[in-house]
Amino acid sequence: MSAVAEEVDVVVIGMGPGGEDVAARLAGAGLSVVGVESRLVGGECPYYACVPTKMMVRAADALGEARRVPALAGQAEVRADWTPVADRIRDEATTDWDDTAAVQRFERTGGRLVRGTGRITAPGEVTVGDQVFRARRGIVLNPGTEPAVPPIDGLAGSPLWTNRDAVPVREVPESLLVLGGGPVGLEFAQVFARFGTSVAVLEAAPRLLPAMEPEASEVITEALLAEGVQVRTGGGVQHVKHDGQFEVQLAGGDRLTAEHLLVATGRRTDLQALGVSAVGLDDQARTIPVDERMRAADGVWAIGDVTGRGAFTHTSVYQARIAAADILGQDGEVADYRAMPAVVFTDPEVATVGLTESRARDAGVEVSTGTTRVQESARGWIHGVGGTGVVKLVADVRRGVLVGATVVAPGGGEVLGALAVAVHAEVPITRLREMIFAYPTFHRAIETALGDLDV
Ligand SMILES: Cc1cc2nc3c(=O)[nH]c(=O)nc-3n(C[C@H](O)[C@H](O)[C@H](O)COP(=O)(O)OP(=O)(O)OC[C@H]3O[C@@H](n4cnc5c(N)ncnc54)[C@H](O)[C@@H]3O)c2cc1C
Ligand SMILES: NC(=O)c1ccc[n+]([C@@H]2O[C@H](COP(=O)([O-])OP(=O)(O)OC[C@H]3O[C@@H](n4cnc5c(N)ncnc54)[C@H](O)[C@@H]3O)[C@@H](O)[C@H]2O)c1
Repeated sequence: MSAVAEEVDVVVIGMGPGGEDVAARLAGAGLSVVGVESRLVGGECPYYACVPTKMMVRAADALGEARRVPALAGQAEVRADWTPVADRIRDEATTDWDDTAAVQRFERTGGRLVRGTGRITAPGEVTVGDQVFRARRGIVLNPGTEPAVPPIDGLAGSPLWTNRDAVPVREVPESLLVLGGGPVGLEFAQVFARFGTSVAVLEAAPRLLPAMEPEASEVITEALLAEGVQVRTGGGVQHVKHDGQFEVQLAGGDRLTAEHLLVATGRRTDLQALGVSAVGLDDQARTIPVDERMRAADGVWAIGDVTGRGAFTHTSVYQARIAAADILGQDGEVADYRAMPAVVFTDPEVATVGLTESRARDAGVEVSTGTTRVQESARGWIHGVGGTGVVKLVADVRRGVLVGATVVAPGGGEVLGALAVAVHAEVPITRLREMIFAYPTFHRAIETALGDLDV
């Protein structure tokens, strides 16, 4: 016998950063909202991703800076200890992986949390275990992603780590193989290396951070090599064996061994489990396409990683704001991803906004690029050790505006702010060149890069 459906205004499946935000906005506006969460309210970001990894980065950066003391200021004895990092992650970031505070925050808005796995079982209908909800106004999908494990011989079934295993560790491994040289792989690689782990990064593509500018890959590769991280690019891994420790065989025949292996090769979704075919969506797809108001189907909105518009917390929360306004019938803003920012929190940070040179060319833009080396700027030179990097600007020559930028520098994510404004607001390059850039800041390198543009 099927359960009697309970009527509500909105059901949000998945309470990641965006799900939590949209559910709270709608409940706060007086709608009856059910948020469905199978794991922890808040999603990946606060418990296994952004927040704890940036606490790791903060600690690793302190070690990195202390090790630069001999080049700048005398002697410093550094004895790395993971205990304060592990304690901070357990006690401050994740409250021991307990979401009580997040649940209470949501319930204070008037929303109701239902624990379990939600599935669309008919248009406007969500089933969670033996509970059935009819959503009068709509369903919002924020299921996020799971770590993807590539089909490498011997990998499945081995005691591999994903980010969910690497974040809660109480001790750093002696040695670590990192499969994947994207943002997840590089942040963990540098953190653990700075705490004494012998790390090798294995990237299938010809360079690290292959989706970013080649100049950024060069700088970050040099920085990692200088800290003793092994970097193997191109070719990939053919075989993995675990016999007390991991052994991988690379395409060229080399074998590497380590105590642990971290898989950081991207993310996957399971749209079939979400039941999206019940509303006419392709359940074999990797993402849910959405329009500029996050509408995915009649009465269905999707937000976050699952939309494929940039797997970042800021994307998810941005989309949540737009979806909430649309559900509330407000004539609000529409999504505009031209100035999507992203920061890889390595040292130096790799920060990007908008299009890379190759993406801009592929999009038919008449491109001019302007590049400058951070170590050649006054501030980079003053900074000395640790002051290497690059600023690269991508201009649309016909329109006379920036369509993309990359900053690799100490605090590169902060320097990026000015360029994100320039891309977002389409500030004319002639106007940017008239700016006064404070001396001697890292952001002053932007002025040199602007001068290098052929616009
Ligand atoms: C190691 C790491 C570091 C990162 N660092 C950063 C960073 O510094 N900055 C940044 O912006 N981004 C970072 N990211 C990306 C960021 O974590 C995600 O983009 C962010 O969590 C937003 O994801 P989301 O809103 O799509 O959902 P998620 O955070 O993935 O949450 C989705 C939620 O939905 C739940 N769920 C899924 N299916 C169902 C279902 N059927 N029923 C009920 N519940 C369901 C899940 O349990 C989960 O809690 C990082 C990612 C990783 C892996
Ligand atoms: N600071 C941040 O904002 C931040 C930090 C971490 C993650 N994230 C986001 O989370 C998502 C996941 O990050 P990610 O780094 O796992 O994924 P990713 O897709 O960005 O990078 C994965 C890397 O693994 C490589 N790869 C794939 N298969 C491989 C194989 N078999 N062997 C070796 N290398 C292989 C890819 O070429 C790629 O370089 C991304 O969208 C990222 O933007 C953001």
